[in-house]
Amino acid sequence: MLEARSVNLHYGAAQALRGVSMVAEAGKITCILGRNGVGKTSLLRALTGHQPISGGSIVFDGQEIERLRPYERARRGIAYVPQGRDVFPLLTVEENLHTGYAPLKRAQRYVPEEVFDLFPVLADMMRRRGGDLSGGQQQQLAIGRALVMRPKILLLDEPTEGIQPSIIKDIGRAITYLRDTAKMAIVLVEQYFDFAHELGDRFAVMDRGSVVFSCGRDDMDEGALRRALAI
Ligand SMILES: Nc1ncnc2c1ncn2[C@@H]1O[C@H](COP(=O)(O)OP(=O)(O)OP(=O)(O)O)[C@@H](O)[C@H]1O
Repeated sequence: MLEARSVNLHYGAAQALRGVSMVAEAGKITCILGRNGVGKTSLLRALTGHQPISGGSIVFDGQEIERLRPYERARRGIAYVPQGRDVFPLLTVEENLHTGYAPLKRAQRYVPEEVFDLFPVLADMMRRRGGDLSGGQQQQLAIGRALVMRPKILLLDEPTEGIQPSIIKDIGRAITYLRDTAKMAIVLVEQYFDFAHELGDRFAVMDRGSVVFSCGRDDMDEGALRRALAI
């Protein structure tokens, strides 16, 4: 589905990704773990096209897409929920959801019922401004807005950051549903180990711009995974 092959990424002279390879598959949750500043967000931005890569390639459904602009990748089905959510504070919940229409053909420009089934709070708050929602509600809105695009793959950057436990559970349930029922590919960048551990099918640990450890749920050695995270 979506693959990074030996990806390098620079900010000026500083190298943030060094030969990173990873694969995200349909119906699977791929977790990217690691401390602050190791390159997790940079990897997502490389996948979405928000930051150009300086080496390697990105392959989506068999085609190299590293030269495509972010909106072209969105049109192909790559959705991104950034860290900090980037909800438009002065737009209503409904208007925020409608911004997800941008890559869609006219006939598809409606909010799928699934969004409200997963996050009923959004239906109750359609006329509220995004900026008036709690952090957890904003996170649900940001995921809902991404789902409006009918993506094939959803990239989530620390969706649990600063969010209360009951909403973390709702988000976990939504991610599981999208994997199991909608057969979506999910890439989950997470610092909250237990959340990733509960949901993940594959795990990659990053350190200083490289993937230093990876494993699947079936061949997982939890001790080795935790040790890699403690580097
Ligand atoms: N726009 C930028 N310009 C210059 N350097 C940057 C920029 N964004 C990130 N970096 C640097 O690139 C490295 C990787 O950062 P990145 O945000 O990808 O890490 P991260 O693992 O996502 O961290 P966090 O968990 O704090 O979000 C860091 O050293 C960071 O300071």
